[in-house]
This record gives sequence, structure tokens and C-alpha cells, in this order.
Amino acid sequence: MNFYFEAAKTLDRLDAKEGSIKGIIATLPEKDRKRTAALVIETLKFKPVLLEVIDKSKLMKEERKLASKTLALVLVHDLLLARGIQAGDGPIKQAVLRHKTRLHGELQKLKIKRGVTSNEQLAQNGDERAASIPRYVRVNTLIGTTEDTIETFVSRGYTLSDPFSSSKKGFSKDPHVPDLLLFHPSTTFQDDDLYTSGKIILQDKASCFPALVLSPPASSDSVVIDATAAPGNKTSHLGALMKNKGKLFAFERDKKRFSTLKMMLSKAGCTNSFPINADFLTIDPHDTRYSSVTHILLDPSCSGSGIVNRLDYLLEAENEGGTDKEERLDKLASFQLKMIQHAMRPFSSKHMGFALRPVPNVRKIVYSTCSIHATENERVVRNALNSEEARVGAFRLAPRSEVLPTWQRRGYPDELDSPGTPSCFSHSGMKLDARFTFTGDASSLVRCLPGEDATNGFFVSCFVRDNRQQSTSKRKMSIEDDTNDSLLHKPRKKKHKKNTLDK
Ligand SMILES: C[S@@+](CC[C@H](N)C(=O)[O-])C[C@H]1O[C@@H](n2cnc3c(N)ncnc32)[C@H](O)[C@@H]1O
Repeated sequence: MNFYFEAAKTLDRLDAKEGSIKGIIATLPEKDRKRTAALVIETLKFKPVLLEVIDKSKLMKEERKLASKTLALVLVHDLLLARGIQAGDGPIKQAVLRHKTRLHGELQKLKIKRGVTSNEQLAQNGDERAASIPRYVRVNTLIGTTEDTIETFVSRGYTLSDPFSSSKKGFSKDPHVPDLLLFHPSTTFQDDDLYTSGKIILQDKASCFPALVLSPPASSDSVVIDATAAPGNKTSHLGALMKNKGKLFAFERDKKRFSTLKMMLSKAGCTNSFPINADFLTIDPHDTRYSSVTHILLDPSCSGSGIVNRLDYLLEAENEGGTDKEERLDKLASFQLKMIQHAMRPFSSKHMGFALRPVPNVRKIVYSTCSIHATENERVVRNALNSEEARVGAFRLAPRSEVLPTWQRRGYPDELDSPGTPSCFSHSGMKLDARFTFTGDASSLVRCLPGEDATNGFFVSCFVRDNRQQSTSKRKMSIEDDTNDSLLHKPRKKKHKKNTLDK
């Protein structure tokens, strides 16, 4: 019976929105994890049906021993839809069995009402768009080469063919992402030794874009931050692009996800990475450890609305609607904006009592989400471009030619330009002067649409420092007392006569 208690507890945690299905299942004790996961997922697939059957049969009213409805759900699932309740006789099992005939009867009535003949037809099915997403495999070049990996697959009976060939044994090279292979969507690699040894990484194509766009140099003086790293797929991709040279700081604020991050980076052989269990927003831009950071990857928590090939659709029936959803998106957007603003602050060292007015060393920031909502994408980018941090740091959007130029689906211009979203505030709360309001070109932005692009929904933007403006601000730069700097969290009096952006 313990196994049923564990499954019921897991369903309660999902109800309480403590995490995603995959995330919560990963925290279950290893013993029985697979079995519990299967029962939880199957119960969720049939949850609306099982709830209706339980209500109609009056099981909960007549059996007071069944204090928890989620426990009833998993037991009734096994009674009606599996091989029966797999537990020794006891009062709880007996309570359910007393209603066996009525429960079966209610299930039959429901099938007739819905015009279906098999139990399977009652299941909630996943998003159909998932079926058009190939199984993407990124070769981990920190451990092996793409050529060797292709040879291994060929020796196992796979054949290199056209992308999207319908053959289950066909595979191909991705035309946009180097070292990425595409297989038939039904292919699984969970137990494959290439996967368990870290030689291949199962990563959706779109999720490979951010590291590719950031492309930090593979040199010993490269210093890079992945601000929101767990589980670590993009971090190990960065490590691979850097050829394990230089330093790669990987921040993760969640303790459990941090453990996963460390495990994934070690499995991937990412030896230039330094995982840090901390909130990126608490990192002091003056901390000398980060003074020479030049590239930052920001892939913060988002609504995940672009992900169509995971199990969380099973929870959607209970998700919030209209206003709640908008409120949640607004909250996420304001957090995402804060993260970009923090990344734009100068990561440079200060010297005894005096500081050069800090100009960020950071040259490139990639911001990405797996959301399809403009609230978390173009509008966040627009607000970031209009922030005090972007103005002082002279950040602008990198042109299309530097951001996957051959990818056709770009950002939504109306959303990048549209007025009416919150006005621009600096991190210190000062409303910005309207003269600073400007936007970028939506063709600088990358979008991916599930069902259209053979990927999950995704968004990528890339901020770079404007060299022309950077040299202007360097000319103006003077030695100042460091208490006189707005970017050290103290609002300063506006004393500039003319802003460089006015030109
Ligand atoms: C979308 S996931 C990142 C996925 C990761 N980039 C990958 O590709 O494997 C966002 C992660 O950022 C973490 N996170 C959110 N806010 C953070 C913050 N302020 N500082 C550090 N980590 C944060 C979350 O706990 C979560 O693990």
C-alpha cells in the first residue's frame, strides 16, 4: 500500500503546483520511482474520467476510511484500468473493492455517453504538434566527435538520410545547429549508453540556439556567466563551444536543481564550469571574481508555454484562466526584466576609494525563453532596451546578421514597438526620460513556433554593446568618487547635458 501512498502524495504535490511532473518525479526515492511515475502519469491521463466515476459511485461518501481523494484516484485507476490493486488485503483496499461493481458500471456508462469503445479513448492525449518534433540529439563535443557518433549510429543500423524522412531508422544533420542530429520522433535514447555516458545530450533544437548565438570565444581568457543554469543543457553547450577553455560560472538558485546541474556538468565533462548555488540577482557587480565577464546567458524561469512535448499538458485542465494567467505573465515579465537589467550592470572592479566610472566589460547578453507570449519576449526586450542600464551600458540589439541569420521566423515588430505596456523604470525606480525611449528591429529576434518549425516554442534575443557609443562614453569617462554612481544602486542627479542616444 506504501506505493499507492507515495503516488497519492506525488499527485497532491502536483496539485499544489510544487513543480513540473518531471521535476517532482525526479525527487522520488529511487526505489519504486519508475513504478510510481508510471502510476502517477497514467492516473493523470484519466483523471477527469476517474473523478467522475468516483463521484457517481459515491465511494468517498460511503467509505470514510478513504480520507484522501487522490488515494482513491490511484486505487480506482488500478482497479478499473490496470491489473487490479497491487497491495495485500487491508481495510483501505477492502473499502474500494466493496464498490467494484458500481465503479465498473459507472465507467461503462461514461464510455457509452462519450461514444467510445475502449478505455484508451478516454485518455487525455498530448499536444498533436509534439508528433512533428524530431528527437534531437546534440553530440557532446567535450567527449566525442560528431563523425564518430554518426559512425556509431550507422553501425547500429541507422542511415543518414534527408531531414524529416519518415523512416524510423533514418537520421540527419541539422541545417542550423552544428553537431545536432535529428531522429524520428518516436526514437528513445534514455537507456542508450551514448546518453548515459554523456556523449550525447537530448536537447530540443531551439534550446540550442541561445548558446550558439552567444558563442563565447574558445580562449583561456574567456569569462562567461550562465545566470540561470539548471539542469545545465545550455551550460554544457557553452562549455563545448568554449572547448573547455576560460571560465564558465553557472548560477542556480534552487538547491535541488543545483544538485542536478552539478551532476549534469560532471557527466558532460564540462571542466571549465564553476557551478554556484546562488541567486544571480544577489551577485555584486563589483565582485572581483566576475570583473572580466564578457558574455552572459540568461534563460530565466518562464511560463514554458512553448513546450508542447512534455507531460505537463496533463496538468493544464486545472491551470488558471484569463486574469490569473495575465497576472502570472506580468509577474514573470517583471522578474525577467530585472534579470536583464542586472546583467547589464557593470561587472568591473573598484579600487581603493576611487573607481573609474564603471563601464561594463560585458559585451554580449543572450536572453531566451521557452514561451510563446510577447509579454515575456518582445515586450521584455523593449523594456530592457529602454532601461537606464541599457542606456548607460550602450546596449542595443545585435543585428540579424549576428543572430542566426538564416532562421526565417523572426520577432513580432508590433510587439517590440507597441506602446501601452509599463513605462520604463530604472532599477532604482526612477522613471526614464521619454527622450530615451527607443526600440530595436524585430528582425534581430528569433522566434520558433511549435507545429510550424519542428521545434518547441522558443524566443531568443541578443544584446550587444554599441561600440560607437561605448567609445563616446569612454571619452566622457572621468575619475569619479564611486559614491557618485547610479549603477552602484544610488540614484544620481542627472547632470548630462545631452544624451548620446539623442544623436
Ligand atoms: C528555464 S530554467 C534554465 C534551463 C537551463 N538554461 C538549461 O537549458 O538547462 C531556469 C532556471 O533558472 C533558475 N533561476 C531562476 N531565477 C534565478 C535567479 N535569480 N538566479 C539563479 N537561478 C535562477 C531556476 O531555478 C531554473 O532552474
